[in-house]
Amino acid sequence: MILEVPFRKVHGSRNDFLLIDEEHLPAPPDRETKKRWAITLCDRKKGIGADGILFLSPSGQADGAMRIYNADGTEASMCGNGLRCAGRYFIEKTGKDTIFVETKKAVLEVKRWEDGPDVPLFQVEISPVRFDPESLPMNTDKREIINEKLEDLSRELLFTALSVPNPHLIAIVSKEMMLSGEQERISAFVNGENPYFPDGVNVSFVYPIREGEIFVKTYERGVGFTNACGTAMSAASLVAARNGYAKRNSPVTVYNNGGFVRTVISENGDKIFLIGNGTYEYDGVFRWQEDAGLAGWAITRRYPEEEAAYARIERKAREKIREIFGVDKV
Ligand SMILES: N[C@@H](CCC[C@H](N)C(=O)O)C(=O)O
Repeated sequence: MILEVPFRKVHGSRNDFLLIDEEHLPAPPDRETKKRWAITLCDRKKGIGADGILFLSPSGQADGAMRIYNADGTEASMCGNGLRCAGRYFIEKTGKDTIFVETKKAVLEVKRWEDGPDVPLFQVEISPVRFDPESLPMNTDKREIINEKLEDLSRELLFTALSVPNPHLIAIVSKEMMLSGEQERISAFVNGENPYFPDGVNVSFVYPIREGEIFVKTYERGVGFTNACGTAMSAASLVAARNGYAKRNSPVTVYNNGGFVRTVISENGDKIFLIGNGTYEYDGVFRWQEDAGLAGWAITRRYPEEEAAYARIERKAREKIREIFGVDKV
């Protein structure tokens, strides 16, 4: 039997996803199917190509539910860029301007933000924020890892570990360090067999541009380097604020390889608001055969005006990156 599955290709800061509304399927896919779809469809050579799949379904306690599967088939507890796209989808489906989305570990608020000059913007809540190592999980005797050296990883960098609620390891770095191969080496280590992170961790390097402006590059667990990671940019803003590079209750501009977002850290740092695009690229349908896998896919509708508007935002970010690092993409 062949199953025809409609999907929408979306992105938040060019962190791209296939969004699947389970209400359009005869039955919700089980975990094994979701894993197989993620591995097969996210493959940029043999599949459709994406960083992950967002599975949307009805929720008994919120306006909708979202689950995120990484490109390697693992399920994560949260996805900030994905939640802006899923939130937009539920906002349009329900006709409300503010909604609540049930994610794996929390019910989170999503709001239609005032429209930017170019693209519609959405604000999502990133919480709960925790620094206790069990929440990542991370193996350590310390109560918290805040600006700590982890000798197995680097002799010079200071790391902060936190969950929002997916796990993040963050270091504030120099321009030279940002352009070095260190992030890839460290990320490969902590996402393989390692003494610290049994479930792996998202690794971000943060370059403070000036007060209230940072650049963040993330190696995502289950994916590799992505153009941007929403939860990482939120966690990085909080780490920047704790180190005096940003203020709480005041917008932080976060540049990334796919554009830029704004974050606002609450007064006591217990939540972060992430504001940015949730862009539709195209709608499509794929055909899935239980035994043989992907049996083809096609685009059914494009959103060229959204793409053109986002490309203008992206150009502005590229100019900034070139001005700071002397290259178009870090
Ligand atoms: N891209 C996401 C995070 C997706 C999950 C992450 N790779 C993990 O395994 O924790 C975001 O925008 O937050």
